[in-house]
Amino acid sequence: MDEEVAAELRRLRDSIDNMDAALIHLLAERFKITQQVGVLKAAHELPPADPQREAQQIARLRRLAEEAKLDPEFAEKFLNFVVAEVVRHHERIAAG
Ligand SMILES: C=C(O[C@@H]1C=C(C(=O)O)C=C[C@H]1O)C(=O)O
Repeated sequence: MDEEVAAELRRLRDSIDNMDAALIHLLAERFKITQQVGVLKAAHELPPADPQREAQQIARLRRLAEEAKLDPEFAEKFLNFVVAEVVRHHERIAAG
């Protein structure tokens, strides 16, 4: 590979690695908070999932994605993927 191309690829991949690290840290913080929500819900016998809240989040994230020029379908799929995992955690907390 041409040395200039290799240097540019390395530079771009360094940025990707930084952003991936930021995403992991953000997700870890999000899960710490959703765990607290799960404990609160279990203590008050509230259901693990809240479809109304999820619908609001999807509508909001789709709007934000469009503004950011990110595919809103992707944003919705990503949120659903994360929320499904959160709800699994909440079910486990509620089961004790
Ligand atoms: C975290 C909550 O529990 C669930 C998970 C959500 C999420 O990860 O954002 C949203 C709604 C709920 O289905 C909540 O009710 O706020």
